[in-house]
Amino acid sequence: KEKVEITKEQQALMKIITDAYNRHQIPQDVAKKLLQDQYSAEENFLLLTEMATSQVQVLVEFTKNIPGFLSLDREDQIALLKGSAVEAMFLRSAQVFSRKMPSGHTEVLEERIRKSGISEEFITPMFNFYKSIGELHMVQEEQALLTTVTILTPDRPYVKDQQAVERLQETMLDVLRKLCVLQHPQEPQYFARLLGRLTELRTLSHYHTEMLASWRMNDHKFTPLLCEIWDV
Ligand SMILES: O=C(NC1CCCCC1)[C@H](C1CCCCC1)n1c(-c2ccc(-c3nnn[nH]3)cc2)nc2ccccc21
Repeated sequence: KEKVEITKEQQALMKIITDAYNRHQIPQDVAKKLLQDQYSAEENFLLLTEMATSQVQVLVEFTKNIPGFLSLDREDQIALLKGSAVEAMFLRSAQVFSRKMPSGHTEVLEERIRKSGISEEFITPMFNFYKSIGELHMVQEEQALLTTVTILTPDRPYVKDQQAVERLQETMLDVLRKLCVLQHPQEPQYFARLLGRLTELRTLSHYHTEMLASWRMNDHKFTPLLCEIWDV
C-alpha cells in the first residue's frame, strides 16, 4: 500500500487556490433570496443572469490566482475562461444547492428552482447532477481544486498550446488525487467518482443554450458579458 504524501509545495499550492476560491465568491447569497420569496419566471431569469454575470467576474479574478495561469498565452487564458464558464456556473450552483441548510430549507429551495421557469426536461438532469455532487460531501479544498481542474481543461475550443494547459491541469490533478486518498481513506475510488462528475457536468453544459431558450417566458435579456460568454 503506497504511502500517499502531499509535499510542501503541493500544500502551498492548495492553500493559494482554496483561499482564492473562498475569497472570490458571489457576494449576496442567491439561496437566501430564493428562500425568502417566490418570483415570476421573468424575475427568476433576471436573477439568474445577474448571478451568472457576477459569477463570471469572480471566476476571472479566481483564475488570476491559479499558479501558472497568467503565464499561459493570453488568448488561451480567454479560451479557457470562455470554455469553462458554464461548467463553473453549474458546479457552483451544485455546491450552493448541496450546502448544509436548516432542515426543510433544501426542499423549499428545490421547489423554488423547479418552479422558477426552467422547462421540465432540464430539471431532472440538473438535479441529478446537483445530488451527485452533494453525495460526495467535498471539503472546500476539493471544491476549489475541482473548479480549477475544470478551468484547466486542455481541449476547450480555440486553445492553441494544449500541452501547457495539460501540464498545469496534471499538477492540480495530482494534488486532488492525493487529497481524495487522504480525506476519504475508506473510498479508494473516490477520486475516480469525482472526475466522473466532470463528465456529467460537461453533458449538462451541452444543454445550456437550449435550457436558456426554454425558460417559460419571451424576450430573454442578457448582459453584454453573458452574450460574450454564453454565445447568445
Ligand atoms: O442563481 C442561480 N445560480 C447561481 C448560483 C451561484 C453561481 C452563479 C449561478 C440559479 C437560480 C436563478 C434564479 C432561479 C432559480 C435558480 N440556480 C441554478 C440554475 C438554474 C438554472 C440555470 C439555467 N441555465 N440555463 N438555463 N437555466 C442555471 C443555474 N441552480 C441553482 C442551485 C442552487 C441555487 C441557485 C441555483
